[in-house]
Amino acid sequence: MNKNLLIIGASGHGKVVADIALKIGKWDSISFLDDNKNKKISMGLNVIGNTTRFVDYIKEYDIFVGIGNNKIRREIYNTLKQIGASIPTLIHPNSVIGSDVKVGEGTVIMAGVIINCCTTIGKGCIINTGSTLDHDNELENFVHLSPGVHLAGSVKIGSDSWLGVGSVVKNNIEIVENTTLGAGAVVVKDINEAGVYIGIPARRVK
Ligand SMILES: CC(=O)SCCNC(=O)CCNC(=O)[C@H](O)C(C)(C)COP(=O)(O)OP(=O)(O)OC[C@H]1O[C@@H](n2cnc3c(N)ncnc32)[C@H](O)[C@@H]1OP(=O)(O)O
Repeated sequence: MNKNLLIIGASGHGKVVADIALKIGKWDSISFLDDNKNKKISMGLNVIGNTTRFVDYIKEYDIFVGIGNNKIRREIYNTLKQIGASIPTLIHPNSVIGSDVKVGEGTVIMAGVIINCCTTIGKGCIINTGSTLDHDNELENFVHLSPGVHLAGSVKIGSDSWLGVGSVVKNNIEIVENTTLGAGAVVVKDINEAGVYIGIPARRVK
């Protein structure tokens, strides 16, 4: 672990990530990289360069990808791994993590999240504010659960899936990779084909 933390992306998601890192309190300094040249400060923290320059910082900084888009987050994460960067896992102190829960590198768990026992979360995931994951869930890599998502017991979510704000998944459901759930969708049957699903019960629209 390094003394400094660099967050790639200084927009909304990056700022929430920085806020969690500040609350964890392990780093002497926290800075951003961002491609908006006019952004010199975000949330009171310095923006020290653009996002293509992360290789310059890997010796002195832990690096975290603070970008909400699953595909972009995956690409940058994979490059960081290739160049040997130190990538932390960020868990908000006001989340509740049960026994035998595994959380992958580069994943952020936000305030108010509750994860019950024996759940596994892959790398590079976002478990957004106030989501709940009950027992024995399995989330593959680069999944984003938006704020207020609720997963019942023994749910499996395939990689790169994005579950919209307030969506709900019944127990014992499997959702294939690259699935998008719209805001407020309720999933009561397995989703076996990637696509966009909305409504109650959730139906494919794209
Ligand atoms: C901290 C954060 O902010 S994390 C980010 C959280 N963000 C979210 O959760 C967003 C989730 N995204 C959605 O729900 C989106 O609306 C999507 C992905 C389902 C669809 O987006 P788009 O493809 O752009 O669809 P678009 O907005 O054009 O809507 C198409 C139609 O579907 C309807 N629709 C869109 N989303 C939903 C939804 N979640 N439930 C029901 N109907 C919906 C629209 O009203 C519209 O209907 P119409 O044709 O009768 O006017």
